Parts: sequence; structure tokens; C-alpha cells
Amino acid sequence: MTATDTTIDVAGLTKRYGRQIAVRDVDLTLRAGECVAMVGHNGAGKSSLIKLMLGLTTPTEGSLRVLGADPSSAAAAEVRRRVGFLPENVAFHPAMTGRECLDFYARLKGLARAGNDALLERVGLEPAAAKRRVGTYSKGMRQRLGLAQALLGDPRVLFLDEPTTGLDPALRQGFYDIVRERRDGGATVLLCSHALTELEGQADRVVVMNRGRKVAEGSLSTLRTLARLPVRIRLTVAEEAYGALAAAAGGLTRLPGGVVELVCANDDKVDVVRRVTCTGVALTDIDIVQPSLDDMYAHFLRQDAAE
Ligand SMILES: Nc1ncnc2c1ncn2[C@@H]1O[C@H](COP(=O)(O)OP(=O)(O)OP(=O)(O)O)[C@@H](O)[C@H]1O
Repeated sequence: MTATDTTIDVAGLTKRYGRQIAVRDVDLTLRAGECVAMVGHNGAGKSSLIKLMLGLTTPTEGSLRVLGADPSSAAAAEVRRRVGFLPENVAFHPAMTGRECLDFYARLKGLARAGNDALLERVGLEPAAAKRRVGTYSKGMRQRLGLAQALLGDPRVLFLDEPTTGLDPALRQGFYDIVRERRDGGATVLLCSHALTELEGQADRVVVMNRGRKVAEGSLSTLRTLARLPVRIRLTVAEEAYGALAAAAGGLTRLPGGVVELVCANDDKVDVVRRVTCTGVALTDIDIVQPSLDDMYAHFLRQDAAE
């Protein structure tokens, strides 16, 4: 990884609205070819940070570079053409067709309209749908059009704010397929979401925000190591074996379906499994459940509150 891979560089960034501090002293570096998820409660500062990166607002303190330029400066006009943004509540003129909307945004970005049909098809809006007025679109179709708008001009930086809210699982999957395609093509993707479980497997890195501050950052495995949350070992065994298991591995919790759960530190899991198998009890199944992104998120918020 070289310095030229850096697409977004944020240092000591603070944004105040009067007495309200929306973003507090945030440092963040994003690189080409990575998908980063920013998670946080309502009011954590995610949208404020994206607005700063888009150049829609200016920092109160700190510095910010997007593709090498200050995004709010006049000099960043060219940079803005290489940035795509899908806002949380995307809205288009209901009387315009999907195709007309996309052509309109292409003109705003100073782009040719030639590739727009292909782009609409890529996001799943077939020609018949693209000819319909947006007012007749379902939520999923509006969101697909929003994504097509964000992808105009093959942006090097893509901001997606709550992109999958209200989409069914199949649409969400299709959405993430496109995100992965862009990331693999070298774009930086920053996506904000409350839907933590669906981010597992999608994001290379997670940034946890709380009350305007960045409280944790890293890949899921890094966050797991930092959080040091226990793992759950779930065993399916006959009921008469419970006593032997409890003696070998400590306290256990009974779950439905003949399953018992043992909780231990991640570093101890191999040892616990060894002790369990040494008891000689007949195991029908074994499952090791790592802490979810939801668990880690809750942990970092608790830690931040305690500090
Ligand atoms: N224009 C503004 N004027 C005053 N306060 C603002 C403004 N924009 C945001 N804030 C405040 O800054 C804080 C951070 O808000 P922000 O919208 O960035 O959070 P968020 O993490 O995006 O939340 P959500 O998930 O609800 O979109 C909140 O307390 C909010 O009320």
C-alpha cells in the first residue's frame, strides 16, 4: 500500500453547529479498493462526516483531503465529478422517467449520456422500467435508480448512506454485488448503515462512531481481538451427557433442541473443545459462534460510555 492509494485523508476533523458538536477530532484514512462501513447510533455524526467529505459543509477544525483536494474548495470541481453519493432518502422528480432522471444527473456531472442505458440495466432497471415515470416506482426501483445516479462517471470514491434500508434480501444482495464490483475495480466505498449483520462479509473495515467520535476501527477480526468478547460453543448432545460436560467445561446453558452452550475466551476455545471431546460423550454437532458485529458494536459503545 503506498501513499498514492490514499483517497480520503481526515485529520483532527471537528464540525460544530453552534454549540452542537457533530464530529469530534476524527482521524481517518481510506484507500483505493476498500469498502469501509461506518456504523453508529442516530446522531453519531455519520452524515455530518459524509457532508464534510462531499464538500457540502466546511470543517470547524482539522484537515480533510478527498482525492488530494479540499472538497469544499473551488479547485475541487474536477474531484467532485469522481465522487458518487447515494443519500439516505433519495428523491427524484416523480414526473420524470428513470432514464430522464439519470440523463439529468449525467448532464450535471458534465458526462455523456451514452452509457446510461447500460448503467440502468446493471442496477436492474430494464428498458421498460427506465421508460416509466419515477412516481410509479417501488422503493426498490427508486433505490436502484439512486445507485445508478451515484455510479455515474465510474467514481473513484463512493458514499452510500443507508443504501439498503427497506430493500428485500434479494435486492440487498444485488446491491452488495455491485458495491463489491466497484471496490474490486479500485473504488473506495464508504457505506453507513444501521443494519450491522448484513455488513459482515461486505466491509473490509468497520469504523464505529459514537457522539461524533471515532471509538473503534479495524477489520472484523481486528475488532474481535480488541473487544476480547467471549465465544459461544454450542454442542448437540444427549441429555444424560450434560453432567459430564458441566464437570469438564464449567457452567453450561441449555438451549432448545438438545443444544448446550459453553461460553469461553476466544483463546481458550480449542482447549475447551479438547476437554469436552475427552469426556467421551457422543456429540451429534458442534458450532463455534463468534461475537457478531452487533455484539462488538454494543461493546465499543459501552466502553466509550464508561470512559
Ligand atoms: N445542520 C445541523 N445543525 C445543527 N445540528 C446538526 C446539524 N446536522 C447535524 N446536527 C447534529 O449533529 C449530530 C450528528 O448528526 P448526524 O446527522 O451527523 O448523525 P448521524 O450519525 O448521521 O445520524 P443518523 O443515523 O440519524 O443519520 C446530531 O446531534 C445532530 O442533531
